[in-house]
Amino acid sequence: MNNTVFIRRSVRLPVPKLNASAHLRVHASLASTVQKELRLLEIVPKRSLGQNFVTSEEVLHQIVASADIQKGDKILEIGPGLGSLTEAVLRCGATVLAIEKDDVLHGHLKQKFSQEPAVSLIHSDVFLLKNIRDILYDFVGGEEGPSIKMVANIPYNITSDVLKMMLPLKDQLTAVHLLLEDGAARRLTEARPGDKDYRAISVLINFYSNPRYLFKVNRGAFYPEPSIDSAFTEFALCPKSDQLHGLGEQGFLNFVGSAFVSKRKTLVNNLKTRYPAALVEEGLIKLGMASTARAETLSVQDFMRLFVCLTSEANGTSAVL
Ligand SMILES: C[S@@+](CC[C@H](N)C(=O)[O-])C[C@H]1O[C@@H](n2cnc3c(N)ncnc32)[C@H](O)[C@@H]1O
Repeated sequence: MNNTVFIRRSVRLPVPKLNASAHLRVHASLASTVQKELRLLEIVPKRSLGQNFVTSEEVLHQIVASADIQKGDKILEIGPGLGSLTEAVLRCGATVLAIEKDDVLHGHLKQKFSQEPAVSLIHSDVFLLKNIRDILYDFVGGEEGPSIKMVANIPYNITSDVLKMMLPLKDQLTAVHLLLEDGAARRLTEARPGDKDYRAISVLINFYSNPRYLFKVNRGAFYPEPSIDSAFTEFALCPKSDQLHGLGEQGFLNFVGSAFVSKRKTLVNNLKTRYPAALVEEGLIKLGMASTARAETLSVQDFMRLFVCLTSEANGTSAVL
């Protein structure tokens, strides 16, 4: 494992190294606690809910250190499970809002944190919370401006949907920190225009945030052990909405979605359902891009400039590029 943890954006500090026996000791103790709690609750971990529980105190320590969780921080956690990460966050002096879908785990958390005023629990599938903005507003006591960090170990299969739901909450969140499947973590944080992994979700991520791959987590740090390693990531929110010159974010994201509809087709062909081909060709040339360009070669800035240009042309207004 890479022994470097990023404590602040530009500063790298070494992860405190545990000696081998200490590492085994803490590892074994959380691992046995997790298995004991699951047995007592008669839970067989559900694959459908991606239930792979962290069994390494060292990993929890690295997570809270690299997410730079401080006393007084407000943390949003999706899928607290048995509450191991929640407890690590609490030990930093932060306040947690945790959303768990599983009935039995929610009951367990309610009991576990019944005397803990710094924990608020919601029993729900996170995607059913259509009023998430109001929930977060209440969580910070009506304070305006971004102040919440999301820190979570989520099921691998909901990664894209979580990012699509959370990154637009830029008025309330400062950063989204996720423990992800290692390959997905690399793709989502490192894909650049021209790479085979550069997709509509890459544009969305880079539109809303500065993504970073922080550190790898061995599959042995979970129970049950998954077949692949994980990695901890950061999506620090720094939205570029102001570069849309007042045009809506959702309209922009729909435009990006259309541009990527068919990987084999050029932008002109993919955007045919929205704009006449000649208009797209002219726009691309005007902005110094090839008229045969494909979506995977455009940066977020290119997409924003093209969207503003085409929308203005289609509306008969002049674009400020
Ligand atoms: C990978 S486990 C992580 C558990 C715990 N945070 C840990 O690190 O040990 C994912 C957790 O997310 C919960 N979960 C899965 N889908 C969810 C959803 N749509 N909304 C809320 N929680 C969900 C699961 O029940 C499980 O507790």
